[in-house]
Amino acid sequence: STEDTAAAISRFREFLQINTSQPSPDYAKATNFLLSQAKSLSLESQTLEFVKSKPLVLLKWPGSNPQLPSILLNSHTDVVPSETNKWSYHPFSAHLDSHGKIFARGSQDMKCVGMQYLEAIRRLKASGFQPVRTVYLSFVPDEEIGGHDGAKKFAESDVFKNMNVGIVLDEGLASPTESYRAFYAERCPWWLVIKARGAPGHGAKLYDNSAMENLFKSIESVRRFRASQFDLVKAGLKAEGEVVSVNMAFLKAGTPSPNGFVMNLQPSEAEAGFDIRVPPTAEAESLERRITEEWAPASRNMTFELGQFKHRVSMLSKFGKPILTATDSSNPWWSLLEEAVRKANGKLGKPEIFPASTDARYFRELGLPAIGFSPMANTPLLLHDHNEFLHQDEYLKGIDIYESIIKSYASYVQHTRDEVLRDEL
Ligand SMILES: CSCC[C@H](NC=O)C(=O)O
Ligand SMILES: [Zn+2]
Ligand SMILES: [Zn+2]
Repeated sequence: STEDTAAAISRFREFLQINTSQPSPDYAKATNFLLSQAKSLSLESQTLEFVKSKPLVLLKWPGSNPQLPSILLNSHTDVVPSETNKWSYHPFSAHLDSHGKIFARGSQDMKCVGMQYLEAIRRLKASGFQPVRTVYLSFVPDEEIGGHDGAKKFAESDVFKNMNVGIVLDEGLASPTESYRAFYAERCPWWLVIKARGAPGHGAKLYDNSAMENLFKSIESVRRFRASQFDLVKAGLKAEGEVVSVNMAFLKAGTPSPNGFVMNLQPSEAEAGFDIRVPPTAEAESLERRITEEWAPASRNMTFELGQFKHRVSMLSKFGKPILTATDSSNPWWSLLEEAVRKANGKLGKPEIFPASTDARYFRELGLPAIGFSPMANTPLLLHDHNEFLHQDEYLKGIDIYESIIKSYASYVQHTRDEVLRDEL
């Protein structure tokens, strides 16, 4: 009814209005809000603090057959910072404009999804639906800063083990077309800092091997590589998640002076940082070689650090295979998702590799299937951007979609092949 949808929109906006922006998210307020939602839905709830002041809210809708592995609907409660003065409306006002757009940090990434799960359950409960498989909802902290104190600790916990999870749904991306996007894997972050050293000298002197000159050679090489990868995407030969992306995140050099920088002194040190994303199937070794030989060669007085390098190793399973969720007949959750979306009058595009990182990687690392999916069609991709918004009609459509998915997943009584294999271990 109209009242129901108006109430759903106002609950969404209330969640958006909680400032859970990194680096100091108001997790206490978000937790209280989520617990009150859980109460109104008669869901079992617990608050887990793997790290103090970083609560994870875990909700449970028990299924009639607790022997069957459960469904986990995951979302993160934190959001990225905003440059408030560059927004048309304050990012935590959740302004609803005359066209029906809701502007807020987190409207796409990903408070929408967390609330849509809850609204879908609200409707399913009202219709008298009973799940066979248990449905869990996790609202986790700190995804935007790596998830180490959130989803990672959760995935490693006994609580998680005892939940006997069989399938995880996590975030995807908005789609500007009428088809939703779904993700079966993600690229691996490498955060690279390269540092050049060289003799200082007079700003008027031309000489070889200055720190700036050495760094510039690297930057030129990085740029050529970046262009080669981007060209593959522009030519339509590769999808965004199938190439290596490289973007410069910072440049640091020069000698500060009261009115800026000293201009006639060539600095002895210069640094640049790059956000690199590596597809799960890419040749990590050849990229590593490129870094040591072309981007930060010792012969040019350069050094480098890969802050997130450990991730690379963990993106491979124990058997050295890339971590992917199957999209073929071996994974019934995929076809169930496709069918459920179709039943709710949605369209689903071809499965993709997520270009950035999500908490789904911690669940995939356990060998669990995890699908990245945020039902936002006809919506520009605005996560981490100014004026992030979601149209209320798309938000409401997404609730229909989850209603259909949760119904289908929670009613799936067969054991999947993975579940049988796990039982035999
Ligand atoms: C690599 S940990 C940071 C995770 C972050 N996730 C979403 O934007 C990202 O930068 O992809
Ligand atoms: Zn996110
Ligand atoms: Zn994000």
